[in-house]
This record gives sequence, structure tokens and C-alpha cells, in this order.
Amino acid sequence: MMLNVHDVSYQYGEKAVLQNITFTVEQGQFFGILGPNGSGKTTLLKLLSRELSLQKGTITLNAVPLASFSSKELARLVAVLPQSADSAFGYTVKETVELGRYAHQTGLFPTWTEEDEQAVAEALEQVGMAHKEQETIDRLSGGERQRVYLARALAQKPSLLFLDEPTNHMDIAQQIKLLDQLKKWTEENQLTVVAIFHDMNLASLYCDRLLLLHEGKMAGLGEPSDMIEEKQLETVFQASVRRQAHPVVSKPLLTFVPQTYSDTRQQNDSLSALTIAQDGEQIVITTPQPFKVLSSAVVGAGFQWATHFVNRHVPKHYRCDDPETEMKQYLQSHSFAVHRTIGMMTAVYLEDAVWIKSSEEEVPLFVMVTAGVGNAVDAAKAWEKRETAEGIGTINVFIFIDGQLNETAFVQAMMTTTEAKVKALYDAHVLDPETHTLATGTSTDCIAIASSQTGRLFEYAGTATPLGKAIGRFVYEATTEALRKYKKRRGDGK
Ligand SMILES: Nc1ncnc2c1ncn2[C@@H]1O[C@H](COP(=O)(O)OP(=O)(O)OP(=O)(O)O)[C@@H](O)[C@H]1O
Repeated sequence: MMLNVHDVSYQYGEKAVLQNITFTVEQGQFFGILGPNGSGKTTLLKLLSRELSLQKGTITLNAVPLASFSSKELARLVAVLPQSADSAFGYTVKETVELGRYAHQTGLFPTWTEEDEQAVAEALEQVGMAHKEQETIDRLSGGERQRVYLARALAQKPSLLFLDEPTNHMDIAQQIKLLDQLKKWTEENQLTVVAIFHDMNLASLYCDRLLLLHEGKMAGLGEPSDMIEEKQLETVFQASVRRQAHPVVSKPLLTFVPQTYSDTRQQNDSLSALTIAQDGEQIVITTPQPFKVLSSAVVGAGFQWATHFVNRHVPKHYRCDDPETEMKQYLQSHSFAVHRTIGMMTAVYLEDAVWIKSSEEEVPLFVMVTAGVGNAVDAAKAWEKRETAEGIGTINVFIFIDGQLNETAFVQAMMTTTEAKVKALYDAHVLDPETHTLATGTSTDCIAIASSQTGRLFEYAGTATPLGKAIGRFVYEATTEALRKYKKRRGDGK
């Protein structure tokens, strides 16, 4: 069933609530309508289901004007789950769902057929309420009631389903279950769904296309990934929005920034608040306020907020099939909150760690490096190597920045750090022991870029930028010094 809406406007008395709305929903599509309270979503849905009569514009179903369908014809094609379904108190669950079959009853004295019975049973099954079919509606929870009303709409066996906030009152597990089910029906049975959503992430995850309404006007129409733009949503919803990639699904994920957030994070010179504790077993850097971190660490890789940064000494012959789990156990046994800790390992002597803090006038930066290169690798020749060399070999780099970094700056900081580290290895003439070519790192190197996310904004960290220049310089200097200490301890001083 294809739905076409062209230039539709509507007003209650003098009050214009919809203006020039135009969109098409193809058969089998899951179409979402989003917008703040009062933006006209319910009014639009009421016009689509003919609960309100059209004042201006056209609405067609499979190219036939909506107005030309008889009520009975329309009821066979279209089912509606309204925002607040009329509570049929006293009715049982099954009786409520049976009401959905009235559209299919014919003649003066309609008879209840096997088909009707089956449609009701199926609908109850689909929403997971079959086991409560004899329960009265008033004894159900809000979420269960919502599922029964949905079953009533489904029992109609519609081609087009209009839903006003279908997951209202449902817990998150039920929401996902229901939307998964609806999505499956659109795909398998070519059911067309038009639904109002309040949760933009759910809408984006499940809908093929979205219409964004703002004060009765179209503020956007398209696929979720093209439509959910931070600036656009901030204007429409009057809230601070951040857009990221969903970790699994190829859809955007939105997060809202609390208004109070900026007020609670006014702190200058977060680097002075860092404390360093060192013994032979570990170096622990602690910050009272969480830093946002991008790292390749054993524990806490990817983006994470962290308050503890652990560089742990392990024996030279440490071997483990699952170092991440082992490291997490280590952190737990040392009373660290694993989800707030960045954990790296090294067989290098921790006394040889090098740290540098930039001076006042430069970009506020703190760098710590431990370096061992017994395991050095030339990345360009790694494919030729037969086995990983045994040896003390890891370069761990921790960088703390007093400032705000966006994702671009984080990624560029990683690149700049890697380049500076490679240059330090090059200048120290470190060779891959197997290929005898210049090494670019070791097979287990880790980098953590940690930013206070307060104060100065850094949008870039490439080598042409102030932050990139500082990172390049201090990572190079710290790595060079750490390599010198490592060589000295090994006694080859070269
Ligand atoms: N029957 C009515 N008479 C007069 N004004 C109405 C009527 N129904 C809705 N309105 C007004 O029309 C505007 C749009 O309402 P509508 O219910 O369509 O918005 P909505 O986007 O669905 O909001 P919500 O997210 O709160 O459900 C609102 O300002 C509302 O007050």
C-alpha cells in the first residue's frame, strides 16, 4: 500500500498546525514521524487515518484519494494504534482484540468465522499476550495494554498501519521486541507502517525514512543517516545533540548533552591534578576528573572515559592467550574500577619510564613513555617474519592534554604520536632483529590519548597544528630518552 501526501495543511480554528506537508511512503516501508511536542505529528496521523477531514492538499492510497474510500473499505486496509487508546474496561484481552475484526464482518447479521478466530489468535501471539487472553484489560500494566491494542490493530490484517508512539509505556526490552516484530512484518508481508516516535535513536534504528516536523512544517525528510544532523536537531528540539556511529548497526546514534554539564566541568589546568604513583610492579596515573581517552591499550581500547591509567610490569616471558581478561583480573585484584581504567603492560623496567610536561606557554601536555625494542618490527616487512621475537619489547605512550578534543583531533593525535614514535626509532637506528631493516615499532605497542575535555578547544592535531606540533615534539623526545635508557640497561648503549 503506497501512501502519498501532497501539500497538506491543517488548522484548528485560526491556529495553523500543519503547513505544506508533502511525502510518499512506499509499500513495505517503515516510515517514522519525529518532532517535539506540539509539532503536529498526531494531527498529521489523524488526517492520514481520516479521523480529521482534510482541509487543504491531497492524500492518496495507491493513487486513490483517501476521501473516496467507504469507512468499511478503509477499515479493511488501514489500522490505527492511537496515542491513548480508549480503554475498554471490563472487556477481556481476547474480546478487545476481537473488536479489530469488525471491519471484516459482512451483512446485516455478521457471523464469526474460523478466519476471524485465527486472526485474533495470531495477533495475540505476535504481541506475546496469548497467555493472558482471558484477563480483563484493566488488570494489565500500561505496556501490556499497549500490546493488546496493537494486537487489535493487527487482527484487522491491515495493509497500512498507523501507530502513534507504539512503544509508549513499554520497557526497553518490550520496545525492541515490538519494533523488531514490526520491522519483520514490513519486510515479509509488505506491511506499510507509519509511526510517530519520540525516541530518535529507536526511530533511526528501525525506520527506512523519517519525517521531521518543527512547528507544523517539514524540517527534514529522508533516510535516518542523511537526516539526523546535530545542528538541525538542536534547532528543532532545543537541546544540545551529539551524533556518533552506532557500534554495530550502520545508523547514527544520538546523545544529548545535559545543560548542567558545562557548569560542572569548569576546571583549569587539569594536568596539575594528575598524580603519579610508581613501584616496581606498576605506574599508576590518577586524575580526580575523568579524561576522555582514545587508546589501543590492552584494557580500555577505543573511546572511554577514565580516571586511572596503569602501566603494569609483566615478566619478560609473560605469555597469555587472553591478555585482556588476565589484565582485567589483575586490575580488579588491585581494586581498580575496570571500566574507568586504561591498562597497558610492559616487560620494560618501570624505573626507566620517561615523562615530560610541557612548559606554561606551550600547549598543556603531559607525556609518559616506557620503551623496549627487543621485539622490534618493521611494519613494511612484518609479513615476511616467521615468528614473533622473544624479548622485552613494547613501547607504551600515554599523552594527557588539558583541552577539548573532537574526534578528528583524537584520531590525528594518534597519527602524530605514531609518526613521532617511528621517527625516534629511526633516529635511534633500531632494527627488526629478523629482517635487519629499520623498525617502526614493536608488535605490542600501545598509545593512549587522554583529554580533560575542558578549556581550550583543539579541532585538529596534525603536524601543522599547535597540538600536533607539541605531541610530535614531546613524544619524540620522551621516546628517544626511553630508548636511550633501555639500551643503557641492556648494556649496548648504542
Ligand atoms: N482539537 C484541538 N483543538 C485545538 N488545538 C489542537 C487540537 N489538537 C491539537 N491541537 C494543537 O495543535 C498543535 C499540534 O498538536 P499535535 O497533537 O498534532 O502535536 P504532536 O506533535 O502530536 O504533539 P505531542 O508530541 O505532544 O503528542 C498543538 O499546539 C496542539 O495544542
